[in-house]
Amino acid sequence: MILTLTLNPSLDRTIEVGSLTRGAVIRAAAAHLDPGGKGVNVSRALLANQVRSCAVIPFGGDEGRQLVGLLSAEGIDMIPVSVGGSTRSNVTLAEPDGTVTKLNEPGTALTPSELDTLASAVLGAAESADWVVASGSLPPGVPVDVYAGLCRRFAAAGIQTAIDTSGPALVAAVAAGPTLVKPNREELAEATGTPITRLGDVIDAAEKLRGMGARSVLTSLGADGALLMEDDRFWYGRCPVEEPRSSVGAGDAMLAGFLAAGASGEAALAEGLAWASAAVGLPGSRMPAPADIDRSAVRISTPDPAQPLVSGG
Ligand SMILES: Nc1ncnc2c1ncn2[C@@H]1O[C@H](COP(=O)(O)OP(=O)(O)OP(=O)(O)O)[C@@H](O)[C@H]1O
Ligand SMILES: O=P(O)(O)OC[C@@]1(O)O[C@H](CO)[C@@H](O)[C@@H]1O
Repeated sequence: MILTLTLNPSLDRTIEVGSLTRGAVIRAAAAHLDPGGKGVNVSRALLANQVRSCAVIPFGGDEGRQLVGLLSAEGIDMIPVSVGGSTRSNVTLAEPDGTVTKLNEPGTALTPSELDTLASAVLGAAESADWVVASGSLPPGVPVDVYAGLCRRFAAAGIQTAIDTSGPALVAAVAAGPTLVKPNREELAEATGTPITRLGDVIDAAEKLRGMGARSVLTSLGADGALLMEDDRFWYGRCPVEEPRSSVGAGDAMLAGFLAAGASGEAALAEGLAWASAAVGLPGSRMPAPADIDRSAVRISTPDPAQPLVSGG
């Protein structure tokens, strides 16, 4: 069972527009409301592919109750912890070419008592878990070393940990020796203080992140694919998407597919790439089901360090 912790979950509202014009009234082509948050999406993707998962989340206010309702409707196994602040809403403006502009609220602060309750819920549920995934931003007021503290406690219990976050929270978590971290290109560059413009920069930065404490580093690179580094080996792959709809949640789908396929080596990277590209082809932050996943488009290759990275960054 893969347990996920999302300290800052969200209601994800995706609004599909023909184009963006600042100051204009834009009539949306369509709108979607999904339960959101990085760890929540990992659990959603796993459930959609018949892999056991449980999501630990704080929830508060009408928005929080709506989030729990949406997750219940999807059949998500969860441990919802009631908190005083309202759950945030994040808005994505999605254009026809797949370009997304995302507006993420900061979320509402968690009190020390609420944080303790969440940590106790995770530690209790972790006894029956193979992995604990701690994923997403931290709400205001949460200490940046919260993931690091959980990593140390799970390591002592022999439970594997996967972290997907950014900034100081990522650097602090890495120092605690997580089994796996899943930065995107910008998060890897920021955590290691190195500019990343070519594939060789990703290899060097991932090695630096391993030297800082992470055991395996799965770096997602948008349309450029992903690079996995573990021990003294690394693999690179990509999976083109003919009609990108929304990349929101693609990294979460990648992490879910990677874990579902054993969380190590070329086969797990390939599965993560397939789930991620399937997510990109879906609207909003919808997670892919088996029928959405096309493994035939995955290409694993020997990375060329000189290969420029063309997407994002
Ligand atoms: N335009 C695209 N074409 C093909 N694959 C894509 C595209 N965008 C994303 N992907 C796939 O999704 C993976 C994750 O994308 P990205 O690097 O943007 O992760 P992320 O920033 O963590 O995403 P999120 O935080 O929204 O989950 C990429 O490694 C790639 O496999
Ligand atoms: O603010 P965070 O926690 O970094 O990211 C939150 C979020 O953008 O991540 C998911 C996509 O990965 C969305 O469901 C959600 O809105």
